[in-house]
Amino acid sequence: MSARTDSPAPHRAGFACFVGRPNAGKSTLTNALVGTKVAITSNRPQTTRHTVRGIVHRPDAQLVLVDTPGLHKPRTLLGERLNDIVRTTWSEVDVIGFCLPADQKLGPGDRFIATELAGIKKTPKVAIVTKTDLVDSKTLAAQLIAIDQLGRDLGIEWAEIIPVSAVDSEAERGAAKKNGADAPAGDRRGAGQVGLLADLLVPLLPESPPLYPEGDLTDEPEQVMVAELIREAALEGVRDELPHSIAVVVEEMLPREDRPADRPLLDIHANVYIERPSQKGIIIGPKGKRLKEVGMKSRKHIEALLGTPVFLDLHVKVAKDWQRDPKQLRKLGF
Ligand SMILES: Nc1nc2c(ncn2[C@@H]2O[C@H](COP(=O)(O)OP(=O)(O)OP(=O)(O)O)[C@@H](O)[C@H]2O)c(=O)[nH]1
Repeated sequence: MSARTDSPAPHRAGFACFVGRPNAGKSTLTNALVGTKVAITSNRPQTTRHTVRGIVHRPDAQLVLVDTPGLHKPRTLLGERLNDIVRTTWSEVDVIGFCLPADQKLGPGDRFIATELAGIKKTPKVAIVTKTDLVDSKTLAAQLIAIDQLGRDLGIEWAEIIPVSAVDSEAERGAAKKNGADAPAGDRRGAGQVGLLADLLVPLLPESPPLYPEGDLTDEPEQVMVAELIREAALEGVRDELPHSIAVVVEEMLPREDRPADRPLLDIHANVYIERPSQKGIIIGPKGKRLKEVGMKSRKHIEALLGTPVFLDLHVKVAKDWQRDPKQLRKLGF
């Protein structure tokens, strides 16, 4: 017998990214795995602009999740840059999770991404069927078969094909919280389908000591995450053409002076940029009502993220045609 059988499994650490059509559930999956709201979810397509990493800490492994924007037909300079970010990410990670929603038949969008994926030979690819709570078992089975066939057609060898629902694990976490069992995130993970997904991804990572300190959930700078939370709130319920026209920049984050130690307040000043003066009304709303709601909603999320009360000061500014202007893009963080 070799000595190996007695030694514990080696620690593994590495990077995984989720790819897939807009709205496929990539950000939701990242959040469910990490156990906190780090990536931005929204029912509007293409809301994830920045590469946000969520970090799953386990005793046996550390899984660093890189959340990429959706790959799409570039029409603007911003579109091209986003696609570049996606391809670079794919070639750098240890495993790619290709997300395909269970409630939608495979379409040209999925094939487009799969064809690109087939070109990335070395990285193991896992097909993840998301939103399984939305379909019956027959539809799910048909989807699993279709994905298997897609792999055969394009010469992709799936390391796994995994069905998951992020909603189930959110409900589980909610129930755990209600019962007062608000254990550290690390203890809550591992439960349910999302935990199973992590179990399948971990063996595909290289042997390595942890890459990040225990407890780190993301290495995105706080200001970027705060800006994303504001953008997410600003996107809710606006007209279809607006989402791509909104960018948010946090200008300043400073603790308010002269506050007692037990009642701190963080002042955050942020600008919401739109492309045209005509869009101002949509964002601000009648008598400023919409902007107020955006402020209230995002403040709640920011306070939860940073763990401190926040005073949020939002201003709406016009940055003419920022998506097409390299100088403006750089200023807005792209
Ligand atoms: N019912 C159900 N809905 C889900 C599930 N996962 C995600 N969703 C919903 O699907 C929508 C899109 O989810 P996201 O996680 O934002 O999708 P994404 O792939 O990150 O989208 P982009 O950022 O646009 O690329 C949101 O409204 C989610 O609430 C799931 O497991 N079940």
